[in-house]
Amino acid sequence: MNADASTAVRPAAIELVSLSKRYGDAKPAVDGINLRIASGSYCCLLGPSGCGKSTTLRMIAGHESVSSGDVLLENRNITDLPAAARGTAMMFQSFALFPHLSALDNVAFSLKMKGVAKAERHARAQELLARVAMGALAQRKPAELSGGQQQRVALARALITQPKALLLDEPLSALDPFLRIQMRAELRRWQQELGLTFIHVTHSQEEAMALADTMVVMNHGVIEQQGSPHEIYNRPVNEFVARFMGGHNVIETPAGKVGVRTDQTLIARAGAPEIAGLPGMPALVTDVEYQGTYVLLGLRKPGASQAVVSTAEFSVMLSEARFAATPFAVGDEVQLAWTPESAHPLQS
Ligand SMILES: Nc1ncnc2c1ncn2[C@@H]1O[C@H](COP(=O)(O)OP(=O)(O)OP(=O)(O)O)[C@@H](O)[C@H]1O
Repeated sequence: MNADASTAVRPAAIELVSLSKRYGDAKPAVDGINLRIASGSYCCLLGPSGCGKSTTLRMIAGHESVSSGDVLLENRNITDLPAAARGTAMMFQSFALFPHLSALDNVAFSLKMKGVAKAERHARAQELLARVAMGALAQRKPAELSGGQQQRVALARALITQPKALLLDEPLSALDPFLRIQMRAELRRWQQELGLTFIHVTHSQEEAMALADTMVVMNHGVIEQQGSPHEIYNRPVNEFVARFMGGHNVIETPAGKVGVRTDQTLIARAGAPEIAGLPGMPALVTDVEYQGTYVLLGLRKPGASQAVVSTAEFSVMLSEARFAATPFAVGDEVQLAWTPESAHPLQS
């Protein structure tokens, strides 16, 4: 990675220009998106099921035709090129390794297709396997490898074509939760070591926050917000992003909707001095969840019927120590409050 250049001045590796995909007469799956992904950065495309993130990735890869718009890779228009001629490589959820081939032959496969001589393709495959700490297991078949090891083979196989951008479609979702966190750290490390542009599709906010330099939050085929994880988590632009990212209360105020982080939402008995003079509202505690280092309180407006509001409308996250000092119980009538600095307006 070009460590001394800021994201803002780095050239774009991938640029999407008014990119759309329409299947038949349905509403567009991807609706005129514009996006610049900085060279050497880790970009996560994130959003709920059906938001168009996989379709976007497939259009970049050349596995899906474009209805309108352009895909540029390092200023070269690749919109109409076949997948193999684009300079991108794709890594899939299931890793899609050939079960009957050794790790070495899986990695060397695309060079074989290109007619590269056996000695050379094996030497290059072995070198890449060594690079992902799989050199000693090169002769094993996929079934003889763990999920994490298979992922490394899949990465080596994608890298052998020397792509300018690596595209990853939910690469961690087939792994168990423990391995997922371990492999997430490996992906980040590899990306930094290789200095390659990674574009990773996920539906997991946590995964995107952990990995991305730039997060792109999509909904209904459009980009709702893009920015660093810190920007998106702390300054969601609208109610969708605030709710999708979680960790925020969306509160109606006379000036419009605001977002307040659940760990910055204050809670006290009505009339308590610590919230005197702050904007706020009354609420009723509906559930108390102990989470170890913190306690999560669920609340709703006092008048709202439980039947109408199936889940808590608001949440407050308190440290375990703070909760122990002033515990709250289900049914308590309380006051929620926030400082003006912790509330930021949400576009409708
Ligand atoms: N081959 C197809 N034919 C018709 N409609 C499709 C096709 N592929 C995707 N769609 C539709 O396009 C929309 C976007 O799908 P896409 O797979 O890009 O979403 P996604 O955000 O990746 O969802 P998921 O997380 O569930 O994979 C959805 O409404 C989907 O039903």
